[in-house]
Amino acid sequence: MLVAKNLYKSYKEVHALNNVSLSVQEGELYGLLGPNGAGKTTTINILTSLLKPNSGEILYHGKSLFENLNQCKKMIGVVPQEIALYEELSAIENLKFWGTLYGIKGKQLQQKTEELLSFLGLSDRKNHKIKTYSGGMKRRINITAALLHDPKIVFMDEPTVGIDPQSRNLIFEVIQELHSRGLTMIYTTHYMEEAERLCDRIGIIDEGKIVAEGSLENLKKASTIKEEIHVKFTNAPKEDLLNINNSFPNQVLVQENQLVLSTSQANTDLPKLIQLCTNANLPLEHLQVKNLSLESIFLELTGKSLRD
Ligand SMILES: Nc1ncnc2c1ncn2[C@@H]1O[C@H](COP(=O)(O)OP(=O)(O)OP(=O)(O)O)[C@@H](O)[C@H]1O
Repeated sequence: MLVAKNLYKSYKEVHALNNVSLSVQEGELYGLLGPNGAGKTTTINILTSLLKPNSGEILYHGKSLFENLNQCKKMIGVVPQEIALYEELSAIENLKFWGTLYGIKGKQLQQKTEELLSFLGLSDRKNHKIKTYSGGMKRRINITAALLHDPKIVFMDEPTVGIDPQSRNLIFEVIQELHSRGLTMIYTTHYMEEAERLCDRIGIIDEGKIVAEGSLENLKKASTIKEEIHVKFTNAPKEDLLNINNSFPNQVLVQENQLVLSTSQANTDLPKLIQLCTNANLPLEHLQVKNLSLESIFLELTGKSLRD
């Protein structure tokens, strides 16, 4: 459905995209996972024609995006990272505004708006001003606006940023339902749990490059890491945790009073870790060996944390 080849984009001296290629099949939910500044929004803005790349090619059903702009744009829906709603207008007024921009009018717009508001669970609040909505509700209206013109592919740029876990779950349910209805979607996030939970295939992006791509299962198979050792301390000075980090280069993620060690050999790394903790008098509170996650894969590929 969508093929992007060799995309480059610079903002003056910043190389935001450095040879990004990806393809998305019909009905697929493709996740673009990377830390802040990795190039996710730039990729989405280019794939949706908001921004021109310095070079590269984008094809929708084999047709060049920039040579068939109007035709392609009808297929595309965008849920932007920034909420694009008028606070002083009601949900229904906002959606009518967006619908008109997409060229939908009258009864068709009325019908579509009602249908989507009901699908997103917002019918009973439709006449209330957006300024009275919670963050999660605004995000759901933002999604509704992107679906008004029946797009074939929808881009969602970090649609859960800044909302509470319950609203986040509601948005996941909406996305999963859209996915089960066969809608093609590209979803950007810096939360590995979201990519793991939702996406059929994941492209891991860092510093404008896709450093790995595949299903979660295939990404895990390709990794040399097998397990993660999660350790919680009652009280651990950061220098001591960083010392442990130095003993396992590119294997440790340090957080306050916690660390995660990615390992391909838990049988030797675990005793070594415990010994280091004992030597440093670090009081262990909890230790758990878990399955590999995307966070460790990202660390293995880039030497960095997704949460930096
Ligand atoms: N308009 C701009 N002018 C200059 N530099 C920019 C501009 N937009 C993005 N950048 C830079 O390009 C790089 C990629 O940014 P982009 O917003 O695409 O990343 P991102 O992965 O979406 O990050 P975030 O999760 O923070 O939105 C970053 O270094 C960013 O600072």
